[in-house]
Amino acid sequence: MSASGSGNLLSSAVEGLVTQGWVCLEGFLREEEARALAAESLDAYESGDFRQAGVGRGAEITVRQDIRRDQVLWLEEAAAGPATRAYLARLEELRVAINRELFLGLFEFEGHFAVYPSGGFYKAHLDRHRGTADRVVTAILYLNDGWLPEHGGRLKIWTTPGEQEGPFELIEPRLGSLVVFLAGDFWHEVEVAHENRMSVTGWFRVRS
Ligand SMILES: O=C(O)CCC(=O)C(=O)O
Ligand SMILES: [Fe+2]
Repeated sequence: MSASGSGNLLSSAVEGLVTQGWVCLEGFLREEEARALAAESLDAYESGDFRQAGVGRGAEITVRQDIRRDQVLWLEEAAAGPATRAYLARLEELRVAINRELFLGLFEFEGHFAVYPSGGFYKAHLDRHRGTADRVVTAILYLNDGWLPEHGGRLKIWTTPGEQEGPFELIEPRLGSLVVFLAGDFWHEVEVAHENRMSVTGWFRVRS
């Protein structure tokens, strides 16, 4: 993709945040970029580097398989493969673009690979931990080539800020699609997946 093409995608992401607080962009990564990232995630998963995801924060993190059933591997720049580093660089451009338009003062990204094995899900939640406000913007990139409707695993996002009812969107976790939203505003859940469902999920944070 040309530089202006990827610049347009960044502008669309920012515009989506400004106008409705959330946005889904298909083809945020080119297929070959997304496939390379998926391969790095799968490699680590098959090497046993992922851990059962928890709920909560810090010393209060607990595994709650009634709430979420995915496995995660936190991203570390130093240990990351080339495709992961390239994606982190893309997110850095997005962070700067968001700050330029929205003055959010986002200062870093923290994120993880996630795999929802068949039967995996994540019940409705907000991405902000109780009593904290440091996670401001959520960004989820999907890594599933050839995902079909019968594989389930859609993201359901309620589109009225603060409401876990009313209108919603259902988003299939297709290769290269990016979803961005204001972390404290939009209730969302992951429907049961019937195939391994892969993604990179993370948050742009302000200093806490
Ligand atoms: O993978 C998704 O579609 C959403 C994941 C999610 O909500 C989370 O990890 O907080
Ligand atoms: Fe979430």
